[in-house]
Amino acid sequence: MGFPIIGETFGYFKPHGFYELSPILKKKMLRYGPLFRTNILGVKTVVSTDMDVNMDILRHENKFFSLSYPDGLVKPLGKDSLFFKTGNIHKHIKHISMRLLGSENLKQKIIKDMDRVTQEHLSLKANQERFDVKDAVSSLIISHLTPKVISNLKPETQSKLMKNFNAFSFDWFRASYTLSALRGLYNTLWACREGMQLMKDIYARRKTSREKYDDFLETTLDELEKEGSLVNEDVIVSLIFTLCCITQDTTSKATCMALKFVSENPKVLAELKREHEAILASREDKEGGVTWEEYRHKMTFTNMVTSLLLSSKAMGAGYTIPAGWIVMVIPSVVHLDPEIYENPFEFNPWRWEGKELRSGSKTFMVFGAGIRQCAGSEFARLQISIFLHHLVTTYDFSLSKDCEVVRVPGALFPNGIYMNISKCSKVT
Ligand code: HEM
Repeated sequence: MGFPIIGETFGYFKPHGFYELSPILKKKMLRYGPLFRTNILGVKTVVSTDMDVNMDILRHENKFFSLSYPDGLVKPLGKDSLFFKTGNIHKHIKHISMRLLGSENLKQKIIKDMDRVTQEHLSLKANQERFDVKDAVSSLIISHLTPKVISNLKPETQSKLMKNFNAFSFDWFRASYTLSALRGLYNTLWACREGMQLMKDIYARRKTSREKYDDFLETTLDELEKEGSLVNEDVIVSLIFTLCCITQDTTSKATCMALKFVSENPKVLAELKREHEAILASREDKEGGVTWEEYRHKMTFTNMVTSLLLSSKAMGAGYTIPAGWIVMVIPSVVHLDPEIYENPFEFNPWRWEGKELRSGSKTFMVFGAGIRQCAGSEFARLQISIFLHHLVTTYDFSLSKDCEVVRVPGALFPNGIYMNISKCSKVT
């Protein structure tokens, strides 16, 4: 159980190489097997790295286990966030979220502007100094998503809100031992406070005006006004803010990972180019961008690339025996188990050939599982695929030499991921 009070907290948050399992987990698993006891952040904890136990826990949330997240996560997002809701309310909020992030809305309302804005942002970066990929992808997501969420904002209100969405990051939580993490925490708390207040004002104004708009805010207002609605105004305001913030944070980080791995693997890059150039060659409307059909039916290899084993998520579930203990589920260990995945630390998109990757299973929990399955996985895949499409068909690119990834235990880029791009000679 480690030292009194702090237990083994530092061991779990100690940065370690991307291509290895956390040393403390490795040591514990060797000694005790896939289930063991510890003390993290002063909380008595049972850690589960066992795939069957993990799946069972995730499937039985609300029945045998109740979900909890560390306080550090609750604070910025607030108690009204969907992450902290359970039962029917959680189900209802998730359903509302899918009206923004589900396939139908992505296909009908999001993909076109996502494609256009991605092209515009890449074009602005061409021949400039090197740029931070995470910042660039975050801004382009916020630029095309914000008007879909709230369509009638004055330019100054919109840019203030976008600044708050952009400032949010989970990184501080992943690196809770450094000074820069404290700065990150301050920025995130500030962004949440200011952004949530701004959202409340926007919401109140829309409600009193009762003008109709074709956006997600309108969808949520309709939900709120339905008879017997399970959600209130605070939940809706928090939902909109949470979704916009985590969309930019998670997708931009996943794009960085994809670029790092692709640029280090010439065979993968060549295959990606081949797939995307074939899409361009067969596109009837040469001026049009990526279509939903292309994304779903002609990007088989790209889909395998975006199914990186990048999740190092840990989740907590309150367990009644022994009283007061929590069970921490760590699904990523399964992804790195050589008995399940051959050479698990090797970036090998071909390992997914012919596999179904859209729903989770006990050996594939990149996007979670059970009722907590990720709401934004399709959005993230679509955005990364569109980014890769334009990058590999239009630009030559190179990443800075010092692009490093560590696990703390989630993935973190200590020096950022910086890139240079220039138009390929054949398209200039
Ligand atoms: C590559 C990027 C992403 C990864 C690896 C990822 C991973 C995950 C995982 C593992 C979970 C389960 C968490 C748990 O059970 O506690 C989850 C849940 C969730 N994700 Fe993602 N996610 C990604 C992108 C996104 C995006 C773009 C959104 C958009 C808003 C999003 C929204 C959510 C939401 C709302 C939940 C909570 C679902 C619930 O509580 O029912 N995610 N994600």
